[in-house]
Amino acid sequence: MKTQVKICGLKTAEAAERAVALGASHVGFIFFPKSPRNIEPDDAGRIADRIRGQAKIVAVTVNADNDELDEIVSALNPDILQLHGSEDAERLLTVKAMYGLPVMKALSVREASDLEKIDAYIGIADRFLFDAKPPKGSDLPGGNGVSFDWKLLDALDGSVDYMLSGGLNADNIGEAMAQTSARAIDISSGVESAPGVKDLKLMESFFNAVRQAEAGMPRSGSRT
Ligand SMILES: O=C(O)c1ccccc1N[C@@H]1O[C@H](COP(=O)(O)O)[C@@H](O)[C@H]1O
Repeated sequence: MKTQVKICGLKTAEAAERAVALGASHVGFIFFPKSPRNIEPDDAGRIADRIRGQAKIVAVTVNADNDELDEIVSALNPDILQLHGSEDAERLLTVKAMYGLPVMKALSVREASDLEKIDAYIGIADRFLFDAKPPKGSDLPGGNGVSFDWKLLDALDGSVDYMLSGGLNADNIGEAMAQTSARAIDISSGVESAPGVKDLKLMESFFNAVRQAEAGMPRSGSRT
């Protein structure tokens, strides 16, 4: 089965359409004002309408309150909500009840104990996204282009459904896929020519590297 690929932080229709043409299964829009990838909900909705049904639309939020979520959900009509802040399991339950949408909980990983945090969300989060911990001083909880030790994921029960994220690019994705059993991957800054500017050639190189890695790697199993 093909690896699911999420291209995150899209800001133009051209980049979104290219991502889908290259085979993206998910496209993500960032709603976090401090990010160079931040986009207004109405603008994201207009871009999403160009590719709706061809890839899952993911709204990435960080500790968003109900009013912010209402605005995003109503303008974007996402397929999935990615909660990339410090939202606890109770907040996930509330958000799921409010919108009836699947929720992907992002957790940042640096050491083995960070993965124990999934326990609180098992049976509540529809999927996890494992990202690296932000470097000291970063304003961003994600999108920092930093990787973590993928071997830490060996400790996970095989039933844990996750997207691998953090510092992926065309040069390291083969190794990331070889070292993990990730069936879904997420990339943002690794396909940018400058913060927030997606580069169509880098996107193409990334997909080529993914497909090359898949060709050498028989994969099986279910996915969300
Ligand atoms: O990308 C951002 O600016 C961002 C802001 C706030 C929350 C999450 C964000 N990005 C997420 O982090 C991953 C990893 O990014 P990268 O590949 O290391 O640059 C990205 O795909 C988003 O899901």
